[in-house]
Amino acid sequence: MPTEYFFATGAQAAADIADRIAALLSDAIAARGVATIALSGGRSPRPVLEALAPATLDWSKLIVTLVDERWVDPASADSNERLVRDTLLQGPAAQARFVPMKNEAADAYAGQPDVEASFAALPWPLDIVLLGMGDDGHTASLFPEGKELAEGFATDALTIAATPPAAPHQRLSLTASAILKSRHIFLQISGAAKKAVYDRALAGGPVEELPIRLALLQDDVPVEVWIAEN
Ligand SMILES: O=C1O[C@H](COP(=O)(O)O)[C@@H](O)[C@H](O)[C@H]1O
Repeated sequence: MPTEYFFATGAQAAADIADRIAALLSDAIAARGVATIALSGGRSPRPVLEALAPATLDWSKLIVTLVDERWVDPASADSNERLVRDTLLQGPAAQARFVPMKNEAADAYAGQPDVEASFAALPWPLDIVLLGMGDDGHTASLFPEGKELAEGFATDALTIAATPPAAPHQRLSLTASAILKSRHIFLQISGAAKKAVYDRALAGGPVEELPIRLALLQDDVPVEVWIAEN
């Protein structure tokens, strides 16, 4: 069962997540000389990343990467890389090494082998994977009814190229296997609609129906969930 933390607002939850991330990364650097975190995109992580950027950390020992990416130019407003660069990798935090999920290939499928190689070179397990969850129960870019969903759960690869059934842009995503190779999984939930999906996921059922279940219905990796009312 996940450990749950409840907050009235997303801002309060974000500040608490940022504190928890900073403490764990600091411990990881002290223990192993390097720390690794994979960040989700979308709307939810922005306040977390803004709260984390001023943390006192040896940022030069930190490797930052993504849970998933839209196959768009890194200058695009839809780019998760841009989100991380604009919010987290500022000031002293810019010393962190950023490992992108987008390259110059024509599409996500052509780009995936090089992304896989750069992810294989990371120090595994990652210290923290910060997940988000869509209203449809998707996490990373593992979408219900996505044509690559079964592969995303079955493969031993760390990354997969995918085309969402409804959302825009081809994606690059961590696979279920990669997410479950982490030391800690964190999840952000805000608002009543997502809370209802979260509760349904937690109650049990097929992982293909609500892919967030891959993190919630397992006991190998500790999962912490920040739940904000709005
Ligand atoms: O497309 C995506 O959506 C999910 C959820 O995003 P949010 O905007 O509802 O917070 C996100 O976790 C994922 O990284 C992103 O690419």
